[in-house]
Amino acid sequence: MLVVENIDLYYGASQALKQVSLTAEKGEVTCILGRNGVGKSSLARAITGRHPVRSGNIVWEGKQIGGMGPADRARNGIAYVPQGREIFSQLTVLENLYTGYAPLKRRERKISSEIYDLFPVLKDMLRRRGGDLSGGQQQQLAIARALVTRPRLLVLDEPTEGIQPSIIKDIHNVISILRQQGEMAIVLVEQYFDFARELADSYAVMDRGEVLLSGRGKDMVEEEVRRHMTV
Ligand SMILES: Nc1ncnc2c1ncn2[C@@H]1O[C@H](COP(=O)(O)OP(=O)(O)OP(=O)(O)O)[C@@H](O)[C@H]1O
Repeated sequence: MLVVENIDLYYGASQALKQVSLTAEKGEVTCILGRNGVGKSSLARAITGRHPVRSGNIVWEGKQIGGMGPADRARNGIAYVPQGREIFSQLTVLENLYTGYAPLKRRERKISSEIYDLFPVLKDMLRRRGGDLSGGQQQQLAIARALVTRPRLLVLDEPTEGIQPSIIKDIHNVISILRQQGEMAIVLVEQYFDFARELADSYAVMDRGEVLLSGRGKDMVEEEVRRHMTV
């Protein structure tokens, strides 16, 4: 289980997260919703260790991880699919997948066939350069690269952004399968309400660096959430 407790995060003098708390359970999808610039990515960066928090606790599987860097968090089973995907455009699809090996011990460095079952399109493209893939294919590659690390916590930052509807559906199916397997906690940052509603076991809506609404997905009231999502 992930427990984020009262975290504050700053960029210089500007405070991006104010006393933010969140929990995420294994076998569940926890959605973080909100408009542009309210702090969703900052929360994802705080959880994965990309940006330090100034105060508060981040506890994963009972261990304080707030002071750990991103590599140590990855070794503790935390994987991140960043906004914008961050695919290495000059590397092939296979080489991009190999970059997921970094936190793994040598004997664990294998790409499980399940990854190709989840993303059959990648199997046909292993020798293509990352930069030659469509945006949707790059997003699938970014998720696959995160799965190579066999994470127990997967943090996805806006995986549907700028992606065509057919691939959004594929990504939705993959997240559903991962949830059903029950071995992973999934934190999903999302601006696309319908996508979040279909997947959310629990949710948190952010506004100006704070969590204003949270609860179980089944109790999510569309109007209340949308009020914080429209400009
Ligand atoms: N590296 C940075 N340096 C300074 N300010 C930043 C930095 N990254 C984000 N911010 C600011 O922090 C606030 C929260 O940004 P954040 O990216 O977390 O929001 P977001 O909800 O994820 O938005 P988006 O959907 O646009 O990514 C914004 O005001 C943003 O301008």
